[in-house]
Amino acid sequence: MVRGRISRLSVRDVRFPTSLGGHGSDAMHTDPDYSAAYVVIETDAEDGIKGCGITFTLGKGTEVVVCAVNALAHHVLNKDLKDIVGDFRGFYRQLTSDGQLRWIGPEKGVVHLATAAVLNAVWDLWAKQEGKPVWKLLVDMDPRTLVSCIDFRYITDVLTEEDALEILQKGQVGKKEREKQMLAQGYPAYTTSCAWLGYSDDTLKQLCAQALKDGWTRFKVKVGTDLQDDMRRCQIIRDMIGPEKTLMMDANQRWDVPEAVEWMSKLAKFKPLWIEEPTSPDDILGHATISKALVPLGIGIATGEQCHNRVIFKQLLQAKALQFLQIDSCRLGSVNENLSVLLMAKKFEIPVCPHAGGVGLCELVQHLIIFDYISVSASLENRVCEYVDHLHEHFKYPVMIQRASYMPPKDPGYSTEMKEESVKKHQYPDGEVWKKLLPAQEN
Ligand SMILES: C[C@H](O)[C@@H](O)[C@@H](O)[C@H](O)C(=O)O
Ligand SMILES: [Mg+2]
Repeated sequence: MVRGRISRLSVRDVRFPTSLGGHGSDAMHTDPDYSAAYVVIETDAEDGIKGCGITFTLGKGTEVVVCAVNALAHHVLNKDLKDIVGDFRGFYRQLTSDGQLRWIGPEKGVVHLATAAVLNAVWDLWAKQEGKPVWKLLVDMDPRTLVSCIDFRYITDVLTEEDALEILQKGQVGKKEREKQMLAQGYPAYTTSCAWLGYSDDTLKQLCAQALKDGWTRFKVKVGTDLQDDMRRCQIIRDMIGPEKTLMMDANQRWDVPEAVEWMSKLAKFKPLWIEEPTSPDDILGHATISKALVPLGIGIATGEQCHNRVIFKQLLQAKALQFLQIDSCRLGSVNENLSVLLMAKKFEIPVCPHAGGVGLCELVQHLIIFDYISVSASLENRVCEYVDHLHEHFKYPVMIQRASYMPPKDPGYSTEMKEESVKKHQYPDGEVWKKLLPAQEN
């Protein structure tokens, strides 16, 4: 089935001016322009199939990621797709262990975001050639092949290849029923769309009322800049959703460790399920301290959208520093590295609640979490996937939400392909949208 030699790789800087409406704003990222480094790979197979991959950025700096993708391109060009996916572990390691580029990582920051964009494109290409959505490609893959996609370097102290195989083999039991269940009911989601930090109280109320009408039962609110503001906004949202529905809070790394504990002790009365990113994403022991203080108040710690790699996740799990693990489809090294994190989370019995939103993150991560339920976790307890209602119209195969759940995508691929017209319009700085905006912004 797998065919062709990679003959071309292109990468473009695509930006959406979301900051104009305050969409996506939080306590640290006050003016994000949701953006992507958008990679397209082509083969010489003459079947017209292209692999599309993205990584998510906030505007400025996307050009740096584009540069890093170009620096990685020689690892992909002129390779047979069969050879890449036939030894996916080796290929992952080749990309992440480039003897020179590794110095500006390793497996973190810009170079890792670029790795994710390239590998996401490879997965899209592979799944399209197989005629399956990525989640189904993974579900149908035998455990040995799945394991052969993972680089276990640095994690064998908690997860060996044998452990991974055992988990996946156990996951085979009841797989068919779980797949049917997903196809009928979808994967449960929560919404972050109502309560960005830059939204006025009126907007918050209006969006919350609409979300309730649309059947949402779980809501996330941004906090962390001003305690009085947080108290007011949390009161509004709690009053509107009532005591039974779920509320999550997200501080986006705003606090020091003692400050996080103090602040959240004040917000505890609004009964949040979790506080997300209370402090620096690198502070594993800080998260453990916060977790120890807040779990007795009924508040869990969630983190992951800025976890560099599987090593940080490993340590967060080892240190009992989180109660909800948030994988990200573009921060980690694509499906390959996410597989290792899903398996570690299973081993530690910590629920995975993916980070999504941005541009395209919902499209991608739904594949991973649906696979996780069918083949790894086999549980929906305490599990929910983020959803944000922005920019889906720019994708050729946008997410489908029904009854506040992600319905499994049916189209082949990783749902990463953007509409060419959207890419052209939003390309930075020459697309139509930016040509109009840039002179105005310069004044
Ligand atoms: C800048 C971004 O919108 C973040 O605020 C966003 O990813 C957020 O942390 C989330 O959990 O959705
Ligand atoms: Mg967050």
